[in-house]
Amino acid sequence: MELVLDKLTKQFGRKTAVDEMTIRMKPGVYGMLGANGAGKTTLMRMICGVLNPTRGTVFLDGKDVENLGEDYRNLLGYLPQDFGYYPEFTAENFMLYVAALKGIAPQNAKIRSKELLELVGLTEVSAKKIRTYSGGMKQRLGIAQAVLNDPRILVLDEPTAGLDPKERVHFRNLIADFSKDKIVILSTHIVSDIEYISDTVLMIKDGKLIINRPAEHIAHEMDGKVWRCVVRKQETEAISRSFCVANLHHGDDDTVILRVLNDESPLQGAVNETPTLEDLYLYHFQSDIAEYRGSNR
Ligand SMILES: Nc1ncnc2c1ncn2[C@@H]1O[C@H](COP(=O)(O)OP(=O)(O)OP(=O)(O)O)[C@@H](O)[C@H]1O
Repeated sequence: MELVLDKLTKQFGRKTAVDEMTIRMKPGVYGMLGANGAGKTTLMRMICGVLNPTRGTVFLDGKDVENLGEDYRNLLGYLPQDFGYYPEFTAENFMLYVAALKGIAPQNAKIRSKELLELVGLTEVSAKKIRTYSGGMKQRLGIAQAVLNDPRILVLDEPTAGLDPKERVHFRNLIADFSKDKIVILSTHIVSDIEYISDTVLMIKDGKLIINRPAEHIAHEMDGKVWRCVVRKQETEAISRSFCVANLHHGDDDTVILRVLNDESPLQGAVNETPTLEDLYLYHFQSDIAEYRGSNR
């Protein structure tokens, strides 16, 4: 199975939300990272056929998915960012309702719903109304409904939002179990989720794909650009203004230890450190982060 996004573009008036994105996807987990407004949701909605591209095409095994219609939709599972739960439904009823929408026969729907509620750890509360659920429980229900039809292509828009660390680990394991022979595309703001779950990391900035690399190679992009600098406390502010500082902690006495991201050595005595995906993210999105910090002051 191969899913190809070919120069996929979406314009909203004069705003180009997704700009000529070309990606070839084989079974595996694709983790999408990008700042707010980068274009992740727009891209996912086009992949799922919820939004028509302005230009470009989605191909599944060489066929335009627009022509595949229902056959394509039957292969898809989608968890939108603003997933509409019905607060007065129980999880059981909600799953059966979604199953009916997906055209799953009632007998199969019952068995499958039960299995999935068990898998996401909601069996005990499955007869309770969704309005009594925590954010994390709703999110797990969202994931369960997305896989009801055993999709070959699963698209999850910020599936880990609202999950606590324990639930996050549970979710990662779920995805690992589920992703065999399937294409899973997920977006998140949580870099460590991408690091643990993804086979391939996609970074999106201002509607453009800036990175598309196997996860195991991704941090090497930053080789030689991550520096450990030990400075005096009073120098910290000036350095933070001139360089991208990924982390800072206080050392002994009057010293501060900085993790600086820069192409060349930022200071005399700076020593290279092993890069992480978070370093790469900060490096590419430093202007967005500076803007965000500025607007929150
Ligand atoms: N229906 C729309 N009409 C006009 N502009 C839109 C519409 N949907 C999205 N946009 C704009 O397109 C850009 C990309 O938005 P999108 O929601 O795809 O980003 P995102 O990466 O998913 O962000 P977030 O992480 O905040 O969800 C943004 O500038 C957004 O304001």
